[in-house]
Amino acid sequence: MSAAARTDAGAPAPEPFPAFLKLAGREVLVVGGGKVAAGKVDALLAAGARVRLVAPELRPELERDGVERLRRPFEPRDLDGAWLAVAAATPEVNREVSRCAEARRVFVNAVDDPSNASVYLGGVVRRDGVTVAVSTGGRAPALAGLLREALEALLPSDLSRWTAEAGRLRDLWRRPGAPPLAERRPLLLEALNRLYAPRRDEAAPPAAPEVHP
Ligand SMILES: C[C@@]1(CC(=O)O)c2cc3[nH]c(cc4nc(cc5[nH]c(cc(n2)[C@H]1CCC(=O)O)[C@@](C)(CC(=O)O)[C@@H]5CCC(=O)O)C(CC(=O)O)=C4CCC(=O)O)c(CCC(=O)O)c3CC(=O)O
Ligand SMILES: NC(=O)C1=CN([C@@H]2O[C@H](COP(=O)(O)OP(=O)(O)OC[C@H]3O[C@@H](n4cnc5c(N)ncnc54)[C@H](O)[C@@H]3O)[C@@H](O)[C@H]2O)C=CC1
Repeated sequence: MSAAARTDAGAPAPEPFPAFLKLAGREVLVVGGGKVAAGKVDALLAAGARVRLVAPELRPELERDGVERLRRPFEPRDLDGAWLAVAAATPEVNREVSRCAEARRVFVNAVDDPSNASVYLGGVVRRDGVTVAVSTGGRAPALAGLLREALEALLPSDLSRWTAEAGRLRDLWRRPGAPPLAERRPLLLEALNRLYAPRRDEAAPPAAPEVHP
C-alpha cells in the first residue's frame, strides 16, 4: 500500500472528498513543460481554465491560446492568484511546488507524488453531459483506469436520451403539483424504461395483406 493510503500513525487514511471543479475563467498554475504537463493542460483548457505554465523548456504543443508561458524555473510567487496547481516537472521541483502550494492553501496535484498532493486526478468517462470519475485515493492508478474502461462499456450509448428525459421531468417537477421528492426516483426510472418500450404501432401484429379481387 502506498504512503497515500495510510496516515503517519499507520491508521487508514480518510478517503478523498469527491467534487467536480468549475474551472472556467479561473487561473491554474502548471509547472513543467513535458509530455505529462501537456496532457494536463489539454484537460484544463477543455474545462475553460486560464493556464499559467512555468518551465525552462516546453514542448511546442504547449504554445497555444489560453496558455500564459513563463520560460524559467518555478518560483513560489507563480502561485499568486492560482486556484489550483499542477506539479508536472521533475520530482524535486514537484515536491517544492507541493510544499509552497500547501503553505498558501492552494490545492495541488502532483503527478508523481500522491503523498504530497492534495488533489488526485481520476479516470474519467464523459458522455452526453454526464461525467463519471474514479479514484483509488492514489493507491492503484492502473485500477482506476481499468474501472474507467468498465464504466465506459457499461454506460448506454444513448445516454443523451436519458439526460434529455430526466431534464424534461425535472422542469415539470419544478411546477406546482409535482410528486413529492421520495416518489421522483421511481417515476424517473419508469420514464427511462418507457424510452425502450415498443411503440404501439410497432407492437401491433403486421396487418394482413390486402387482397384485391
Ligand atoms: C496520484 C496520481 C496522479 C494524479 O493525481 O494526477 C497517479 C500517480 C501515479 N500513477 C502511476 C502509474 C500509472 N498511472 C496509470 C494510469 C493513470 N493514473 C491516473 C491517476 C493517478 N496516477 C493519480 C491517482 C489516481 C487514483 O486516485 O487512483 C489515471 C487514473 C488518470 C490520469 O492520469 O489521467 C490514469 C488512468 C487513466 C485512464 O485510463 O482512464 C498507469 C496505468 C496505465 O497507464 O494504464 C500507471 C502504470 C501502472 C502502475 O504503476 O500502476 C505512478 C507510478 C509511476 C512510476 O512508478 O513511475 C504514480 C505515482 C505514484 O503512485 O507514486
Ligand atoms: N512520462 C511519463 O509517462 C510519466 C512521467 N511521470 C512523472 O511526471 C513528471 C513529468 O514527466 P515528463 O513530462 O515526461 O517530463 P519531461 O522530462 O519531459 O519534462 C520535465 C519538464 O519539467 C521542466 N522543469 C525542469 N525543472 C523545472 C523547474 N525548476 N521549474 C519548472 N519546470 C521545470 C522541464 O523544462 C521540462 O519541461 C516527472 O516527475 C515524471 O517522473 C510519471 C509517470 C509517467
